[in-house]
Amino acid sequence: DPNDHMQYMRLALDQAHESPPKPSNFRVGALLVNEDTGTILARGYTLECEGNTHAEQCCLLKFAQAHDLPEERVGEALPPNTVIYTTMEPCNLRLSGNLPCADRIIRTKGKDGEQRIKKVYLGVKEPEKFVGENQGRTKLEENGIECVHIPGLEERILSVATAGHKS
Ligand SMILES: Nc1nc(=O)c(N)c(NC[C@H](O)[C@H](O)[C@H](O)COP(=O)(O)O)[nH]1
Ligand SMILES: [Zn+2]
Repeated sequence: DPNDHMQYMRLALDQAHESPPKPSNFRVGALLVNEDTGTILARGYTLECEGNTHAEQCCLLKFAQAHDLPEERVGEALPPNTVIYTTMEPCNLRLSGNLPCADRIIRTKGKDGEQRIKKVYLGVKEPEKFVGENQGRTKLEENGIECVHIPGLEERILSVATAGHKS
């Protein structure tokens, strides 16, 4: 129910607070959740993992590592109804040129080819600061992944996300 979504989004925002402020990206938090059981499978925040990593990417990487899999094969270990809560819409283009999170989410398939991450719950659209209008949500929906905006935390999410930017 809506309260559960808000609880998970709050936990994702808690993750965002852990991210080191930088002028060149946003501080984002994410949670990987088994929608059938409510179990939190992984949590992550921007720059948590080695290298220039995104919050959603860290969730996938950590869960993959916990199952001795490379991140690109994480779908093989994910439950069938996995969802991701992310404070900001997954990226579809990164100034660094790293693989965007929309693609990482789309490729989470089981051995049977079945899509594992089926829904993305997002706190805000990406502000048009780095890459213009982010097409992440469009790309996800074009690939059959439902995107749902969870309202209510927008101001807090954006103030955390931009804490490293000059005011
Ligand atoms: N959804 C999301 N999760 C994140 O953890 C994060 N940092 C962004 N940020 C989006 C922004 O567009 C990119 O951070 C810039 O495009 C710079 O690209 P890099 O991050 O250096 O690859 N977006
Ligand atoms: Zn990303």
